[in-house]
Amino acid sequence: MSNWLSAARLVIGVAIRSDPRRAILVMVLIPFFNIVAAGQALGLRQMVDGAVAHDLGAALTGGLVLIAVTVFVFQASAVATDLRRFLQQKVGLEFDRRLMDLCSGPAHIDHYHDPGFLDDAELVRQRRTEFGGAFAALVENCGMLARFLTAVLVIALVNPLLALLPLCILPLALATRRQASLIAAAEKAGAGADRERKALLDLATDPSAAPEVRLYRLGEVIAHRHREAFASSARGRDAAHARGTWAVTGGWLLFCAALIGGLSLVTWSVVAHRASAGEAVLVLLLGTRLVGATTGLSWLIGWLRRSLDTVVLYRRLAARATGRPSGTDRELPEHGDVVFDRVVFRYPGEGSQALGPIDLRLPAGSTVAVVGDNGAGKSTLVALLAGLYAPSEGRITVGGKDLAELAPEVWRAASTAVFQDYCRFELLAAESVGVGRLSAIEDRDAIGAAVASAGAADMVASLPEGLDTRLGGTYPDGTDLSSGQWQKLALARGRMPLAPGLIMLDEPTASLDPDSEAEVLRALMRTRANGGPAPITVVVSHRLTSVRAADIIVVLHEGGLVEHGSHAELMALGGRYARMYTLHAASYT
Ligand SMILES: Nc1ncnc2c1ncn2[C@@H]1O[C@H](COP(=O)(O)OP(=O)(O)OP(=O)(O)O)[C@@H](O)[C@H]1O
Repeated sequence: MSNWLSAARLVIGVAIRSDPRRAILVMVLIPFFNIVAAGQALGLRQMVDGAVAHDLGAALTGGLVLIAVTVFVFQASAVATDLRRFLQQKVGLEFDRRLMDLCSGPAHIDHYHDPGFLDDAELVRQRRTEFGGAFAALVENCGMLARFLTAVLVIALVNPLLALLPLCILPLALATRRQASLIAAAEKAGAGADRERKALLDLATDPSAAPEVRLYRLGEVIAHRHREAFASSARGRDAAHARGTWAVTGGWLLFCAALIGGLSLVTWSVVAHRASAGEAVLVLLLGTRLVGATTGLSWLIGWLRRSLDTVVLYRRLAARATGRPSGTDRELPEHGDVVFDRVVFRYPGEGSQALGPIDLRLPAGSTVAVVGDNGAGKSTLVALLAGLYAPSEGRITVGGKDLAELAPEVWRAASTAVFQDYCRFELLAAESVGVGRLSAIEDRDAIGAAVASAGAADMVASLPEGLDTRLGGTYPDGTDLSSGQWQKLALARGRMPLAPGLIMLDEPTASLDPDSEAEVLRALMRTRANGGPAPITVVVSHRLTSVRAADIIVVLHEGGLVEHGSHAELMALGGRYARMYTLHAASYT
């Protein structure tokens, strides 16, 4: 309950912050016109009693009240519905923005390894339209509750016994609540299957998977698994719905019986001259309205519950995504050595060690090649250097300062990276490069220089509109690129930052042709960032012949550091690197 109250507070707060005037107007107007609506029954009572008593004035006044209230309620409800929809949209947009911040905000990316976070994130993504709906459900519930209570109050004025009617609604309300919680629990249990269904749908519709899906004739298998995943989550939801339906039906039968009893009581009072004909009409009208309000409330409460559950889920997601606290120190020692001090790393939720213990010094201005077999820990080492994860044990220092103490944005501004899984930004070519330094996204000279230094100038010149070409197959006028061309743009993006202290390149040339690869790697090994002091350049590569010029070659094996030194030193050592290099060179010869 307290979760729902906090969720409701959050939603109302967001609505008021988004548009204070309209939010307050809607929250007052909807309950107000629902209360005023009871005036229709009072007007009708006076009209009937006036007519029965042959009192034209009283009958006309009653008729006028009835018409005036009807017109007001009609108009006010139209205005309130428009306003409510507008606010619903605004609240939804605000939560979308918060959701984006929440996923991309934390400095580390540990939360993407938490299955609980992924399940909640999937549910929240599926149900994100319910954030705006939560606001709408709150005000509509208030309105319907106001209508219900006013009807009960006015009926009770005719016969206090009739005030007991709402008590008969309690079982129905409880049954509806139970049904909703059964469905919510089933949805939570089926979130894993829903995630699988979405992944399968993505796989079947993703153009990059299309060739292999055809080659291995996976279409039918994917469709079959998709059906199974859907059936597995739908089974739970349907069963929960069916289990709750019996109790809801029982609740309805009880309430209808109570209402029929109430109407009989009033009819008997009229026959016995203890109530007027107008009062009988009033009870009949408001009694039917009670039925409508109860139906409306049971549906609206379900809507409110479901949408508030989504907000509760969002709050839990927000708590999960906060991750570990980031450093706050904003002073980064200029171009110092980077030192791994007994660094051990385990991926979140994994028992086994992916890396370490590693003791390693990367001197300022050096070029470092990281080599090793698949799964040796090369990308993990780069991810730790980039500050995407914090070491599980030990520390990484920069110029003697612990990376964990540095404010993440300070370290990000001082480093740049090209990752193995580079991002394909479907923007203008210039923007796709320029996002590497947002402050220079309009600076064509800086972008041109970055493109040239990544060896991508010819490729960009061959695009239909050069740097102004819209990239990506999702746009009708977009130009799609080959993997190698996308990678060249990623390389150029990594060349945008001004005088970075650290450049990380994780297999930056894996998609390039041999000529481009050799040329780019040679250029990267001699890198001098835009005239500033030499940065530390860390290159992960399987192309040993191209990285042999590195000052230090770090050899990883099964997460451990097995050798490091210059090419000559390692060859003289005759160990793992020497064997790998000899094999590699021989295969090229
Ligand atoms: N996201 C992840 N979650 C859990 N374990 C991971 C994750 N990424 C990598 N690992 C594990 O960490 C270890 C090191 O992986 P890493 O990707 O760093 O190797 P690599 O040397 O870069 O391999 P490759 O040459 O294939 O790119 C491997 O045992 C791998 O299974």
